[in-house]
Amino acid sequence: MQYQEKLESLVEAVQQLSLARDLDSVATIVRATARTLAGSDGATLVLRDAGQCYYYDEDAISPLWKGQRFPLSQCISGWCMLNRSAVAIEDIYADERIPHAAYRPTFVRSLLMTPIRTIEPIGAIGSYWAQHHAPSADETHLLQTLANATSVALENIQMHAELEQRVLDRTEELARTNQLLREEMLERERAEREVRLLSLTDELTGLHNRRGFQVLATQELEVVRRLHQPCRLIFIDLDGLKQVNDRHGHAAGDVMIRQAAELLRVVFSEADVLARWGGDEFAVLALDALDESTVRRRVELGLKQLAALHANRPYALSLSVGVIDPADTPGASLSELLMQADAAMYAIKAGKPSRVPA
Ligand SMILES: Nc1nc2c(ncn2[C@@H]2O[C@H](COP(=O)(O)OP(=O)(O)OP(=O)(O)O)[C@@H](O)[C@H]2O)c(=O)[nH]1
Repeated sequence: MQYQEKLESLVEAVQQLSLARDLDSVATIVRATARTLAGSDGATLVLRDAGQCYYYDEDAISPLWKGQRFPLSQCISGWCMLNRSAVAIEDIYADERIPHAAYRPTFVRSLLMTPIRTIEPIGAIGSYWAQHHAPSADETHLLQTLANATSVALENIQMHAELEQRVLDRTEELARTNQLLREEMLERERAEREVRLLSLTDELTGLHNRRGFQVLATQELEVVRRLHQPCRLIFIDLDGLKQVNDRHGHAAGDVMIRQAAELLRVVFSEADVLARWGGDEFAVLALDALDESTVRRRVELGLKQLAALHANRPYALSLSVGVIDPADTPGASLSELLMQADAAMYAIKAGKPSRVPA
C-alpha cells in the first residue's frame, strides 16, 4: 500500500476515533488501522492499568494474552510506556527485553510497539509480523500518529463515562429526593387527616366532640328538613358525676362518662349523630321519629343491661334525657334547638327526687 493511501486510512481512523464512545470501538479501529498502516500480520491494544500492561484486545497472539495483565517491567509494551518511545524489534528472540518463552507459542517474529502518547503514556499499540520485518521510519511515524490520536479518543471515552456517571448519580439523587418528598407529603396528609379527625372527635369516648356535632348535625338537619323527614334532638346529662369524682376519683368519673357513651351507642343507631357535648353532657341528633317515651324506655333498658355488665361498679349510672322535635320550630337554628333540648333535659333532672346516684 502506498504512503498516500496509508495517510488516507490514518485520517479516516482519526475521524472514527473522534466519534468512538466506548473502548471496544476504539480497539476495533486501532487494531484494523494498525495492521493497515504497518502491513503487519497482527495488532494489539494494550492499556496501562495500575502499574500493569492490560492486553485489552489483540489478534496476533490470541487467545493467549487477551484480557491478561503483566507488570510493566516484564513486557515490551511496558518498556515502551516506561521509556516513552516506540520500539521496533526485528528478531524478538535476539532481544533481551522480550520474554522469549511467552512468545514461543505465537507466530510473532518481529514487532513494533508504539506508546499511546509519548508524554505520560496510557497504553501501547503493538504490531506483529510472522516473518522478519524491519519497520520503516514512515511506518513507525504513522503508527505513532495513530497512537497519539488514540490517546485523545481514550481520554474522550473516560470523560464521557465520567459525565454519564455524574448524570446517573444526579438522576439517582433526584429520584431519592423525589421519593423523600413523596413520603413527606403522604406523612403530612396522614397527619392532617389525623388532626382533622381528632379535632372532631372526643378523645375520652370516641364520640364526636362539640365541634364535630355542630358540623355534622347542621348538615343532617338541613337534609332532613329539606326532605321533610322526621328527626329528634336529644340532650343528655349524667347524674351525679361530681359526686362520683369526689368519692371514687376522677378515673372512676372518666369510666362513668365512657359507659354513658357506650350506652348511647347501644340505644341509638349508627346513622345518628352522637356527641359528647362537654363535661357530663351528650347531644344526639336521632334520624328517626322517636317519641320521648320510646327514647326514655330504650335508655332505661340500656342502663339495666350496662348495670348487669358492670355489676361491681361502686355507683349507679343515671342519665337525664331531654327530647325535642325540631319540626316543632321549623326556623330554629341548631343552637336554638340545643337550648330547647337542654331545657327539656333540665326539667327532667329537676323533677328527679335525688340526683346523687351512689
Ligand atoms: N372524671 C371526669 N369529670 C369531669 C370531666 N369533665 C367534667 N367533669 C366533672 O363533672 C362534674 C360535673 O358537675 P355537675 O355539672 O355538677 O354535674 P353532676 O355532678 O353530674 O350533677 P348534675 O348534673 O346536677 O346531676 C364536674 O365536677 C366536672 O369537674 C371529665 O372528663 N372527667
